[in-house]
Amino acid sequence: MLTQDTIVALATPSGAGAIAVIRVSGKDAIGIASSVFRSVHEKELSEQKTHTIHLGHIVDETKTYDQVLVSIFKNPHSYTGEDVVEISCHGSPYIQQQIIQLFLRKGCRMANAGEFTLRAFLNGKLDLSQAEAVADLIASDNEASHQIAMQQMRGGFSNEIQKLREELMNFASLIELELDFSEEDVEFADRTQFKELLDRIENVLKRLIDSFAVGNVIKNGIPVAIVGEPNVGKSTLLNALLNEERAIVSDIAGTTRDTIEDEIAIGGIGFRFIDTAGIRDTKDVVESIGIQKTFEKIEQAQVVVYLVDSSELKMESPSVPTRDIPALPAGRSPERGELSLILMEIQKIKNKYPQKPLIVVANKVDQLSKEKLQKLEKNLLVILNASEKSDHLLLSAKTGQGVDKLQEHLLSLVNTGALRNNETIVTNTRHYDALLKALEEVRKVQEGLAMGISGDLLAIDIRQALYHFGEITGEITSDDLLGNIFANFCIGK
Ligand SMILES: Nc1nc2c(c(=O)[nH]1)N(C=O)[C@@H](CNc1ccc(C(=O)N[C@@H](CCC(=O)O)C(=O)O)cc1)CN2
Ligand SMILES: Nc1nc2c(ncn2[C@@H]2O[C@H](COP(=O)(O)OP(=O)(O)OP(=O)(O)O)[C@@H](O)[C@H]2O)c(=O)[nH]1
Ligand SMILES: [Mg+2]
Repeated sequence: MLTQDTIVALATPSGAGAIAVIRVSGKDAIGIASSVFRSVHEKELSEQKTHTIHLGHIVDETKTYDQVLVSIFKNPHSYTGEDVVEISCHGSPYIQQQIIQLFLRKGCRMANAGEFTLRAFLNGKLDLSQAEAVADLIASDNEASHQIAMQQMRGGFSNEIQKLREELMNFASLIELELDFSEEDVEFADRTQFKELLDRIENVLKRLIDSFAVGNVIKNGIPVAIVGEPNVGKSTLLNALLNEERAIVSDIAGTTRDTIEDEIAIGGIGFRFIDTAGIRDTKDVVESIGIQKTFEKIEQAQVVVYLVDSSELKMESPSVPTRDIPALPAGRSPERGELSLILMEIQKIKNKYPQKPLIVVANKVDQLSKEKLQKLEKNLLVILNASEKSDHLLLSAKTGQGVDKLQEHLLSLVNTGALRNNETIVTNTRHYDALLKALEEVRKVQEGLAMGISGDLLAIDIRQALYHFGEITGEITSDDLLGNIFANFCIGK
């Protein structure tokens, strides 16, 4: 399907650069380009072969705009499947805009977000999941997300779905054929083979669905909440992890009022660190809103780093029984830095999120003497004994000592097994939803088969499952869906 309009857009980022690329696609792309291009060798653009590059100038009746290189792609041999011309001009925003406006005057229209890739999809150059991967690829900022997007763009995921879809389609046809012979009670579809196929499909779907947990985390970065009392050094730790003065640090307790988040890759995996407002009882309204938000962030986080100020830690009570919170003398509430208070806070988090990995980190160890450091190690073991799920580390956010250990530890928590095995990982919510629905339908077919229901009913559920497979690759789409997907692309893609 070739669309009527010829579209133009800047393919490179806006702003100044060494070179900028303007992309034109559609049936008049070459004709329009040739009307404003003067080749240094007086070549006629429309007579040039596909995939060739030509040096010349962009001109109109009044002036010369720039010296450029023009690349020609002839349909169907282009990214969009249409005639495509790319103009590589000098990267001044003024030149870029002048040339784009010239093409608009000559009859092009400004491309919508994602319209080049939409056309590639409509012309069968990419399926829908591959087109979506193009957007993921552009957004990828670490090795893991890049690898997944690349695999999906090459068609790894679609191929897997496509194969299952075809096999299922064959059975659907056979069963539907039986319906035509219903008088004669024939069986074209071998029920044992069919059951085997359904079991296989069920397993693949389950694996893909399970992979979404990993995929989602890799795509968006693993959220790690940094929490603890005020002034223990949470913001300093955030800055140390990001290697950037991202958050304000001060010796005033209650400096961070709102949460601050930023992402960085560790060992090829994206982590999103969330610096939070220090937890304490406060009458300050703004601060307490911040603290409330801290608890929301703990909820959303996959890992919690609980930071303790070891220079303030009161270590008089090391003989705490393994699992219990130490009892306080009657009538006295615990003070800041007191082990029992810290244990209580940690226990609260653990009770609320028993599954969430919690790392207790003792900060400011640069301020401790050797003896105090040893005492601290012992006390931390007490803290840790409160649960098997947590771990502990000693570090100094200020000097950076031990921060690498924390990074290594975070990395060790991530299940990257699937990544290493080169398995298909689902990262897209739309695909995930379709897979869940497909699995539901496949299970209905399995049940129906087990109960020996009639072929016509079986066929309905099979068609339903096929429908959801088709949603992923784009055999089944709606304008709304396409609009939604491509609106999230950038212009020029
Ligand atoms: N300059 C430029 N760089 C780019 C792109 C582009 O459109 N232009 N791409 C856009 O995102 C990516 C590359 N993707 C592309 C995919 C297919 C074709 C293409 O011409 N395909 C033809 C011919 C293949 C062949 O030579 O055999 C075809 O499919 O028939 C071009 C670019 C990244 N780099
Ligand atoms: N000596 C030493 N000082 C540190 C270390 N980490 C942080 N500090 C200091 O501790 C003070 C508090 O640090 P912040 O990072 O602002 O603490 P915070 O936990 O974010 O505090 P709130 O935002 O108020 O909850 C600052 O004066 C830091 O310079 C460390 O490892 N060693
Ligand atoms: Mg802070």
